Amino acid sequence: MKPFIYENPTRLYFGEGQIRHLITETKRLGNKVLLLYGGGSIKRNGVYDAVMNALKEAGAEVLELSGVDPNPRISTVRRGAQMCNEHNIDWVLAVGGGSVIDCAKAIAAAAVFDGDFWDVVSHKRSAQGALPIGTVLTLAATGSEMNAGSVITNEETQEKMGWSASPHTFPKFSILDPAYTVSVPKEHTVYGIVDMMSHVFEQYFHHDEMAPVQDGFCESILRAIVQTAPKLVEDLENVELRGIIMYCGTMALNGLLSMGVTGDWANHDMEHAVSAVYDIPHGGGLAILFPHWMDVAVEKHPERFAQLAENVFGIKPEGRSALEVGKEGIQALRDFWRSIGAPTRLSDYNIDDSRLILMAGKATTFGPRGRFITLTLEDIADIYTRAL
Ligand SMILES: NC(=O)c1ccc[n+]([C@@H]2O[C@H](COP(=O)([O-])OP(=O)(O)OC[C@H]3O[C@@H](n4cnc5c(N)ncnc54)[C@H](O)[C@@H]3O)[C@@H](O)[C@H]2O)c1
Repeated sequence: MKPFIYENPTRLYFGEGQIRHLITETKRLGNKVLLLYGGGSIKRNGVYDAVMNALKEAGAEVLELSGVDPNPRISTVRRGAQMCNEHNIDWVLAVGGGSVIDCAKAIAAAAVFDGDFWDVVSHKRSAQGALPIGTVLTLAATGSEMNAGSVITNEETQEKMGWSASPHTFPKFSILDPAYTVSVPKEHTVYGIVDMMSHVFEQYFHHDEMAPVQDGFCESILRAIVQTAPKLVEDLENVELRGIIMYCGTMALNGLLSMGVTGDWANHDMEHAVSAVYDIPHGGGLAILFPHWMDVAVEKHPERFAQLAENVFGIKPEGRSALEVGKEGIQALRDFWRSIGAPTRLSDYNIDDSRLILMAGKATTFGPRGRFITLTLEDIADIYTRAL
């Protein structure tokens, strides 16, 4: 295990009715709030009213910015930062899924940044701080509610990049009420499940053999998802099942799993390049790409895949080689994702081979990707080709 420092300052309020804590948090963070949300699902499912009632009770002055797109855009970030400055906003409240939360982080940091914020997203400059951020989560997927990361798209240059201004962009608090997620349609529920499993995989595939606790955390989250997701997709309004999945999503990317180990993360870079060019859902892209990456990686390091097969999918080795068992585990993952309705091929999104090299170039902007295995531009183009 490598040396590490762990700090996660986000206060979590988990469970039904926790929205009441928005009143005290508002009193703590300031009177002038920028309320950020997406396409309006929160107005249909009652979350908007619950949030506004709490803000009103706290005596807050609320400025709204709605219409944040899935795969949030730098143009929205610029607009939000301008609103913060013009109206002397104290803090930013994101009500939504990962897209809204990521956009809130960027707005909060852009509001105190001297220059064009795309320079921060594209790793040319560092953020100088951020306004405080709070979140009310409405979709279980990204873990953005308890980490400092954010992913922003530049629609003009077709680039999608992850950035972080830790510790400034950790939400000060996040309210996680599983009941707020029952209105998420099946399609986005599935994308969220794939996304959180992919976060675990990115951290599980490492080369440190002395990390049994971290491995156990990963396998425990994966097993809980494998057991819960099939029931949830048949019973979308089940708050108990929503709660299990919500907890898994948050724990999958809040730093818990990566203490002392170095994860891979190439699949996220590959997927960001696809959704930058084709604007597809992040979880859909990951469901397509990850099994093909696994087909390549298992040939080099089969033991890790055999461990996954045994400890998550319950596959018995029965004297077979690690490669055989590992491959059966990858097939079990494919079968599982297909069974809950995840896409399997790039052609499911009408993506053909015409822009594969362009995407592979974008994925390798900062050089070869991955730490469990290293992928060059050509390797990534090969994985895209397998996934067509
Ligand atoms: N910051 C991170 O750590 C991190 C990690 C992974 C991915 N991401 C990024 O997050 C984004 C994806 O976020 P996401 O997967 O949470 O989805 P999302 O926020 O893009 O939302 C997907 C869709 O679900 C709708 N929705 C949200 N809540 C709903 C509800 N309660 N009822 C009905 N509809 C609802 C939204 O309006 C949207 O149309 C991508 O840009 C991805 O790259 C960020």
